[in-house]
Amino acid sequence: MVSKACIQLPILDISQPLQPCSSSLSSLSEACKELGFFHITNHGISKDLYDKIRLLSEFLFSLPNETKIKLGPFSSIKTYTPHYIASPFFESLRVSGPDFTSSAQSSADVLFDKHYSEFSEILRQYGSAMTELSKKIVKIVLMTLGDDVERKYYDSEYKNCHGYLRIINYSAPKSLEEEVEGLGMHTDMSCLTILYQDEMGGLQVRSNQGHWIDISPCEGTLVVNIGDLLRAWSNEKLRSSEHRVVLKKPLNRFSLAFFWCFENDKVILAPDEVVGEGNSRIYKPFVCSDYLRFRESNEKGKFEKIGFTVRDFAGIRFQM
Ligand SMILES: O=C(O)CCC(=O)C(=O)O
Ligand SMILES: [Fe+2]
Repeated sequence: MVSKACIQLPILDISQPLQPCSSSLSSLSEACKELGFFHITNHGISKDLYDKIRLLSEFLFSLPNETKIKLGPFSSIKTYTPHYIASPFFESLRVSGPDFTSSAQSSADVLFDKHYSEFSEILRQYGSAMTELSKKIVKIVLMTLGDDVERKYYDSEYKNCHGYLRIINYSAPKSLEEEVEGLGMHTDMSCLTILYQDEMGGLQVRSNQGHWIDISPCEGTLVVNIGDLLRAWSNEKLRSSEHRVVLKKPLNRFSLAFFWCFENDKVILAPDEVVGEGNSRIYKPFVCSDYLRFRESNEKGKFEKIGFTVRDFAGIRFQM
């Protein structure tokens, strides 16, 4: 039975140092274990920057399909995911790090006739702010796994992580008689994801009991969720929850999802200390890019296979 509920996620003030034994760390720890979602505040990204990205995105997604399709999925650039791949309502543009400027510029060069440097400059600013935030958040999340985990493993395991951004436009549904899914149930292929959703709401996370829980937008905060790579690395001490987007109003919805991932050739294996004595290992070691390929190996334009997770790929106990 799937029903709906509301929940108050913990809000982490990312501008403040987190004390090892504080109540903030324990509520964060609980959230990462149970739901894999929390909010951050005081992240330093101005409303002005969001307004600019939104305006540029509205312009970009309003271009004719024949123009947008030059960016993918069947062209050489492959930064654009058109409607009907993830869902009839979903389209997105990908901007990849670490050089966000040149990634954005190569898309802009195809879309716009004249050189359009504002587009790449704004995305450079956002990409570098998200990169710094991701590093900070990974350190904090590792602290929830035990006193020494961050100190022992951040440099050796997480130093080469990289990020990419997906700018998403959900078109307005014409009829709202039934629940309209803008993006179907999935887990993220990242270590963690930082999400900005606009004031429309519609993001939902699936609880352990199979209930859909609304993650309501909250001005000035961003949503962080744990992805499959961190779920596997932590031997499931951290949860990467299934989530989806439901469109509730006859309006466009705009979101920005930033995915922070291990480097492609990294072998993901939970350290013994993280698995813990007496616990069995849940995942066999796997190469990061092999998992990404597994998720992207569907027929429809190399977008993510929705509904498959890292358990299906490398789970020891769960493999069929
Ligand atoms: O648009 C959203 O709010 C969520 C997007 C998402 O979950 C994703 O791109 O993985
Ligand atoms: Fe997601």
